Amino acid sequence: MSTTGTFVFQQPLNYRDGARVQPLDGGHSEDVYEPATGRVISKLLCSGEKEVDLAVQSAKAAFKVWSQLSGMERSRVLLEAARIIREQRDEIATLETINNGKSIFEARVDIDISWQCLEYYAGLAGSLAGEHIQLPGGSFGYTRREPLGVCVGIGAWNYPFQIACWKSAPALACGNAMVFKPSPFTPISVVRLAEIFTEAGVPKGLFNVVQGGVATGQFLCHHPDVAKISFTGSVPTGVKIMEMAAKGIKPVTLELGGKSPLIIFSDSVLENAVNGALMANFLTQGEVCCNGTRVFVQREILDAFTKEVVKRTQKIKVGDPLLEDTRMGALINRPHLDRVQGFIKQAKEQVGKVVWASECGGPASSSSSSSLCALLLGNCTDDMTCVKEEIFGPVMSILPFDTEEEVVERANNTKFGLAGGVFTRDIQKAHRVVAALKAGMCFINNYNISPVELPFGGYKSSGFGRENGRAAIEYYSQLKTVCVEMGDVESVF
Ligand SMILES: NC(=O)C1=CN([C@@H]2O[C@H](COP(=O)(O)OP(=O)(O)OC[C@H]3O[C@@H](n4cnc5c(N)ncnc54)[C@H](O)[C@@H]3O)[C@@H](O)[C@H]2O)C=CC1
Repeated sequence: MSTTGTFVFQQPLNYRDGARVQPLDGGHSEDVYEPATGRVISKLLCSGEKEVDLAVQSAKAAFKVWSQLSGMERSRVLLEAARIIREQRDEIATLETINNGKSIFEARVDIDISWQCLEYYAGLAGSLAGEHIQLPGGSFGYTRREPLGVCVGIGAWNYPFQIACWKSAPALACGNAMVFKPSPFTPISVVRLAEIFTEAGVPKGLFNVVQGGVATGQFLCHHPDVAKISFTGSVPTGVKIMEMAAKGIKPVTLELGGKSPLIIFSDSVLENAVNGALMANFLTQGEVCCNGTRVFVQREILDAFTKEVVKRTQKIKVGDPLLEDTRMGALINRPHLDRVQGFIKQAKEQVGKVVWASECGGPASSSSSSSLCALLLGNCTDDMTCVKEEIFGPVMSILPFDTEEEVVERANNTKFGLAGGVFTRDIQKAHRVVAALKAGMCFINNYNISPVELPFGGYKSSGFGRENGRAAIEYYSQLKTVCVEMGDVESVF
């Protein structure tokens, strides 16, 4: 391994009123691991109800100041935060790699997408506006786009810094404050984001971080002064978040799991289709919600595609995520590795003729690492567990198909609806197929690129609400209608 053992993580990990703080009522403490080595890199003190309340009150006070600024004033601060992130890109990416296990190459891309997200919403902040509507007799109405108040962000462990930016950038651009709770597995980089916001000039308390797990998340969701919850994570937790939000009539954005289809027609440019399938499956060791893990390949090119994808997968460099040429690092932790390997074992049992392209299952670098080589499952059928359930690991299932009609029906036969992709040279077919896919984020002739200008979010059990793009503004603001009478009041009484 390279030199991660020397990296010092600053404590404490909560952030409130513009500074790192110890939680007032820190309950139990949890170890935070470096997935690639199994080394304990930090201790996490889980915040209790009092600390959550302090963070919300601090955000409430900052909201009063921030929400009164003009969009242009907010824009300048967000642009400065984007600039600092860009300047500290490598350092933040290193934190992310050590705490998450993804390759440094990918972590740098995540950080780039993060500052781009801040720049994008800084650009929109100055033009957030309502409309003017003419009414009879010279009367008129107008709408004001107003912030919601204190928004809560609850993040997953696969994109810790990027998720925090995808939530905070539109929230802050609209004039809200945010209290963010990262996953207890990846608490480190979000605190850096909080420091950067302060350095950029947001009022103290505008972006606070509370650390903890389920209980801390529940205190946040139940807090009466919280106006909105934006959640990224699993479907079962999404259900619980919605239940808690329902009690307080709080709007929610849910970015949940997926089991997305990638459809490769026989007229595709084979090299592009293979590249697309790799992009759709192996980023962040396969721990990506929108991955196209059900790869439907038209039978005419099944052999050629499989041969090429096998060749390319075998060349993926798995190992120490801090090395420049590594492309797949370690899964988040041992229990998750065990879960992924459980799916693989079951797949082997369910179908005797599964084609295994590469298999080095188990630790790639040290006994405490959770690295796993990429796996390809050929000749899969729709009823296999590995084809139905989200594995969240580097496992691609290849499913042969014959006709367009058949593949669209099979692609949609899932409770999820986060993403989908199609590779073909036939422009009409491409648009016809994506129009028929029941998924929120569709790709034609590419997969898993994340331009911040495009809205992202799911259909069906993959959630609702949108992140990124102009659409996210709708989810972090509310519309006030003002009706103005220019004449006398005609009473019916
Ligand atoms: N849609 C996506 O982007 C992601 C989906 N997932 C899916 O979720 C699975 C498990 O990943 P986890 O991070 O363990 O997901 P999770 O849903 O258990 O946790 C996500 C976040 O919610 C918090 N949380 C958990 N229970 C809560 C509750 N009752 N109230 C409030 N907050 C709560 C967690 O502390 C964490 O910050 C993955 O295997 C994958 O299938 C995971 C990460 C991202």
